[in-house]
Amino acid sequence: MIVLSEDSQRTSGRDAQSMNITAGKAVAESVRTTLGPKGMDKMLVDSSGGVVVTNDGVTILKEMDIDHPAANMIVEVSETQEDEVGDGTTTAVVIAGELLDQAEELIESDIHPTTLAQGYRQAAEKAKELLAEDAIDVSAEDREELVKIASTAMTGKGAESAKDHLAELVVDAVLAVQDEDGIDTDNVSVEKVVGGSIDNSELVEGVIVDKERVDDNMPYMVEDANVALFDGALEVKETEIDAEVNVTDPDQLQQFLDQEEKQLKEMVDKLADAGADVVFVGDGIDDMAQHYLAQEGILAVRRAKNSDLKRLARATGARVVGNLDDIEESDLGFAGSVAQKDVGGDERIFVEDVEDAKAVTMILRGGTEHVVDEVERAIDDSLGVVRVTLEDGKVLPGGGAPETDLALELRDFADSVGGREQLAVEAFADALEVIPRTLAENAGLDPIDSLVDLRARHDAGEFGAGLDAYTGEVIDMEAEGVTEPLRVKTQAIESATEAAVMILRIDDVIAAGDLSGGQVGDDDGDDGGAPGGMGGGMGGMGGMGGMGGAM
Ligand SMILES: Nc1ncnc2c1ncn2[C@@H]1O[C@H](COP(=O)(O)OP(=O)(O)O)[C@@H](O)[C@H]1O
Ligand SMILES: [Mg+2]
Repeated sequence: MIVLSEDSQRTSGRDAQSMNITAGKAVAESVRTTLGPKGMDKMLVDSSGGVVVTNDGVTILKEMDIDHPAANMIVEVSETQEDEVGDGTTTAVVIAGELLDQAEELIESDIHPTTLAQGYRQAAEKAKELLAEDAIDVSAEDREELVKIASTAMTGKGAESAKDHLAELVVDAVLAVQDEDGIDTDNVSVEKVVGGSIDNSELVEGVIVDKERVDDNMPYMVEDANVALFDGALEVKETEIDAEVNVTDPDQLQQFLDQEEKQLKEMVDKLADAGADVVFVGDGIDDMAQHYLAQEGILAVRRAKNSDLKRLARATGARVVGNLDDIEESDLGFAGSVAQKDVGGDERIFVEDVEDAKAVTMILRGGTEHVVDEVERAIDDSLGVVRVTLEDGKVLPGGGAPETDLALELRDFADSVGGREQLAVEAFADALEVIPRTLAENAGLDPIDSLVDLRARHDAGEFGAGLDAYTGEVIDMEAEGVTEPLRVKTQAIESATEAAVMILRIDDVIAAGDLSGGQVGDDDGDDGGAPGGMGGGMGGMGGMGGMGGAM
């Protein structure tokens, strides 16, 4: 009996598994060479010729146009990692790929995928437990430690030469935006400036708005400024003119224009009466209003972005008002200085000396656009790890130390598991060693030799022993100052395991049309409810959106 439409493709059993595993592994393979301090970069060119040069796992995978559904599940691993921690995106994907690779061998020797999945899950749980036991405590007071963590996250990412300086800025930035509610790194904004060297990057405790004052007659700088935030327009609405004016003689027109001017003047007066020295306006400002504002000595900025208004509110303590009729002195915020300054040839408004910054801006300088972009991505990772460290207070040594240690401990644990799951736990242990192995490969070292050294040192109880990618020696990573937050590793293991298990459990791929695209969005209305339901289910499995059509 034929239940599938002619166009659909179906792959089942071993074939489906092997197709998905191959796709997942291919994704991991594509970022593998970027791992670690000696990892290489990728150049990605999009269809319109835009170029991105990066070492950042999640960026590479997002830029690549991946549309195989199983491959997309691996891409999602890096995206989760990016959202949760910010760093470790390559690590997570490389582990997922290796879990699939190890599974392939076991499936070939007839271990059932469900058994494998169970073993992997058990191993992942145990791994997280072991890591939590081994993690080292750090306190928020230990600034030096935080700087080291910030710096490790930037290793090998184009920020090398100024890593120490940038790490200090990152720690300052995170500490500045921390409050009772926690840390929101969105309050750290990054202004990229092409020109100058990375070393000259700086942190401004306050907000920089990428705008200029609207009128040259306004002050360049205001000290001890009362700041108003108005999310509206300093204009008289056009529609009112259309609706009300029916001009019969010139006097009438003049009267009307006078009336309009009066309205604008009133708006400006309300701001001036409330005591505003500076106003950020969300929409436009009429020429006449600009003139009145300048007359009042008010520095005004138009078309401020919503996000800027929010940041300014947080920094200055102002309330964003939507209607000028309501504005009062208490709605205004305060800044010690508001000034228009030149940054690499562009004029920006700096709002500084705010009571409690809570919003800071990093001015990131670099020789070329590509350099600055990549440094920004490194900064992003670095902000993430400092935040996570402050939240959890737990770190691990880097350089493949935790993975090597886990592999040893999990092999012991496997004996206690017994049954066929034992093989899966052992495979999991082997898979984790892909990290030290890849770090060695990428550093041009012999991966077997390095792994043997590492295992021996861990066997002897040296938890912190990791691979120094620069010298090839196995050294104590903690003493060397190479540490990473615990959560980078636990999150990587968790998402990698979930994705691998999900892929392994699939034994049937039913696609409307071929897997490379076609047949997307079949709008033929008569295929009823059931096929839609199937499509929804597949979409939930990641990346198969658009495949639910005729079936
Ligand atoms: N100085 C160092 N020596 C050895 N390994 C390092 C050093 N700095 C970072 N690493 C290791 O590099 C790996 C992270 O590499 P990275 O390219 O940033 O990938 P990810 O996207 O996974 O963060 C981690 O295993 C980390 O411990
Ligand atoms: Mg990293």
